[in-house]
Amino acid sequence: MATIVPTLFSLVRDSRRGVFDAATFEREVARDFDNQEITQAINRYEQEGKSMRNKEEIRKVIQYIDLTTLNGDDTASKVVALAKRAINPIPTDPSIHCGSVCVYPQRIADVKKFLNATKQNCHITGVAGGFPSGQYHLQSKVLECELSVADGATEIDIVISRASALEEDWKTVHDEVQACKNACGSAHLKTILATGELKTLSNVYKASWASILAGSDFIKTSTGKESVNATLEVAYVMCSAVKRWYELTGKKVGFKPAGGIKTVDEALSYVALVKDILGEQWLNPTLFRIGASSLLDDCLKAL
Ligand SMILES: O=C[C@H](O)COP(=O)(O)O
Repeated sequence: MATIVPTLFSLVRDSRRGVFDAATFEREVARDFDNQEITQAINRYEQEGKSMRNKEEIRKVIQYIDLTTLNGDDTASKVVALAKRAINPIPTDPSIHCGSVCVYPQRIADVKKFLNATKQNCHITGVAGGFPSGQYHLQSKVLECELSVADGATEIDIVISRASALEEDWKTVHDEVQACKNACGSAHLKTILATGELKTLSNVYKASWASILAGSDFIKTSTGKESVNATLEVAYVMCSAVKRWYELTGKKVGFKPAGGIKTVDEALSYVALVKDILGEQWLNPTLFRIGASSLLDDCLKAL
């Protein structure tokens, strides 16, 4: 008997009508991944990443970084110091800046106040929507997005409900992301899948689709707080979803690996992966970011 290969056409048609049908989703998004193929591709990306190591590529990596601090002891002075670094990460080259500075909701206003006072620009990413566990009422997730945008965040990073994902309740995953997207207004929404807690690559693929269909501008691997954060394996699966969505709709969704990426070589492996799966056109800060708290230090050392 011939195998029926899901085309995803009806899923895209439904999303245009603003409908999410769980049965269609299950039928169309179910997909197995060939582990051997992924392992071979990863080995290639690691080699290519090493061979790309030069000053020009490192300067590009710096511009992809969402320079992050997400700690309980973050203060106004700490996030302002980080914003200064994000605006001018290479002291001798004022033309280079990081993708954004990424902080907790209560610290957004501190960064905004500094930017206003000094008449400088920098994207502010606020983590919101019950970051990092996602174990909060939807009303509070939505309110947190609204308050973060009101405080000055231009980008919002939310996290999906892993509880709903693990219960295969993809409609709830989708509807929560959609509610947060609506709450973000013109701010860009990056949706974190927290892949280290999703158990299977099939779940990572489904979570990618639920987030994309809900209107996410980016999909992001991890909060940095899971025990397993960004990996090239989940990046492969997530970028496959982004690529298929682009083939079907012509719309580009961004990709952000985050959590545990500390070295230039690791960062360049993700660059090689994105270049291979999505193409050069994704390699700019409007479509590719790396969420990292310490990667910039290694980049500066290598320059
Ligand atoms: O979104 C960014 C991550 O939380 C950063 O994680 P990291 O501290 O492991 O670099």
